[in-house]
Amino acid sequence: MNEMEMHMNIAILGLGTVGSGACEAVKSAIDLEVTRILVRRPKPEYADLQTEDIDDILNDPNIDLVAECIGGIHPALEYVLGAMEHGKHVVTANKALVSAHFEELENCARKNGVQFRFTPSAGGGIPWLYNLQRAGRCDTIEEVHGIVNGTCNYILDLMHTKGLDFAEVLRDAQELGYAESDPGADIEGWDTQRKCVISANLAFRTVIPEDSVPVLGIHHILAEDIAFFNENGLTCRLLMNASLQGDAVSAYVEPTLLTSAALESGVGTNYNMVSLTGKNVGPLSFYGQGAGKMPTGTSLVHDIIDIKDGISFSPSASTGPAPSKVDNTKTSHPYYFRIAAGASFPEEPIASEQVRNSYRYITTKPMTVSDAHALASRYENAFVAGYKE
Ligand SMILES: NC(=O)C1=CN([C@@H]2O[C@H](COP(=O)(O)OP(=O)(O)OC[C@H]3O[C@@H](n4cnc5c(N)ncnc54)[C@H](OP(=O)(O)O)[C@@H]3O)[C@@H](O)[C@H]2O)C=CC1
Ligand SMILES: N[C@@H](CC=O)C(=O)O
Repeated sequence: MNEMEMHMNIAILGLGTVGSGACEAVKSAIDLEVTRILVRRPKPEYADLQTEDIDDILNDPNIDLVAECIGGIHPALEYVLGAMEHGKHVVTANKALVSAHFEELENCARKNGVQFRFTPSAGGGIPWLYNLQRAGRCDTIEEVHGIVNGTCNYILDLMHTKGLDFAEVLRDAQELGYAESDPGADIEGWDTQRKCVISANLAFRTVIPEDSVPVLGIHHILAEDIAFFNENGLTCRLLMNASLQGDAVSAYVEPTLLTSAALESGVGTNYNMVSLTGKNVGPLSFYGQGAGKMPTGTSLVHDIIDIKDGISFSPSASTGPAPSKVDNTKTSHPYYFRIAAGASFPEEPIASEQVRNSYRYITTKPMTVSDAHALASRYENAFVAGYKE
């Protein structure tokens, strides 16, 4: 970057939903210019800036920053590491990459004296991760939780409020640019798991392996489940949860049944709401669009502007202990299981049950998250959700 002019040249990798949103948002920013765009196949927009060769970007000394918007692990990982090794700052919205390679990416940025930022990787347009690391600078973050997947929220909201069909609403979410290229990542909960890992890593100054965070998705939800919830004044939302438990972290993802008193029950369409509790500050909540072209592209450009303006981001600077393992054996609450009428279920945890429409609707006594997720894994098409107490 020319320090006198404070002008920053940017390369965008990938011209899909987020990449094209970032290109548009840059137009409203001062002293930022997109000078190269990596595409896999030519696109009609920004034709003069396109290249299909990453080396055109890595070897261009005039490019100060690379914005990775292609998604997935490979070749995004190699491109991002390569950019940092060539002295370029990196921003990304790619939660799959950040969740799986957090430490490696952080180390590479430090080693090469560049900034690596990833605010839109959890919460889309919400400056959640930026504020989470900020909150941790002089506080101990005790827990984080919330709705972090716009696609699932859109599906659940429209099933609840409009009685729409799951597959139809998922198609809409894809058309609106909310869903991942493989929407299984959204509806099976993996995208939320990744955002949970990234949030927990920043909150608790740790590195949690993805596969230690158990996940229940929304892909088996039926109109019958929604009818049951509506009759009982409950709203279903997919939530991530992570909290400090001594020298461990409890972290899990599950559909959650909320009363109207819960803030998350009022979160509609592609919006997210994500919250932290700090020992000093108490609860803080953040609300906004969690997916979509302009919210996410704009958040990415805010990261770029922060780098240009020298605003620090210190993911490892929070205070407090650094727990190293995930343990869900001490967190418990009641669960909802909707299973086939003929399916067996252990007697001991059942608190109440209804049988109708060929299904058993079971509410359990409080169960540990680890026991409930293990029990859920025995049923192929069951819908299982936790009750928020
Ligand atoms: N959509 C959203 O609301 C949000 C997305 N994200 C994340 O942002 C990232 C991008 O998502 P999104 O924009 O929705 O995805 P899209 O599929 O819309 O865009 C990805 C783009 O990258 C291109 N691409 C893929 N591989 C390469 C490659 N090797 N070289 C060059 N270009 C390539 C694709 O090209 P082609 O057209 O040829 O397929 C496509 O245009 C993902 O990590 C996603 O998880 C994060 C927050 C919100
Ligand atoms: N598919 C994701 C996109 C943003 O992260 C979502 O629906 O939230």
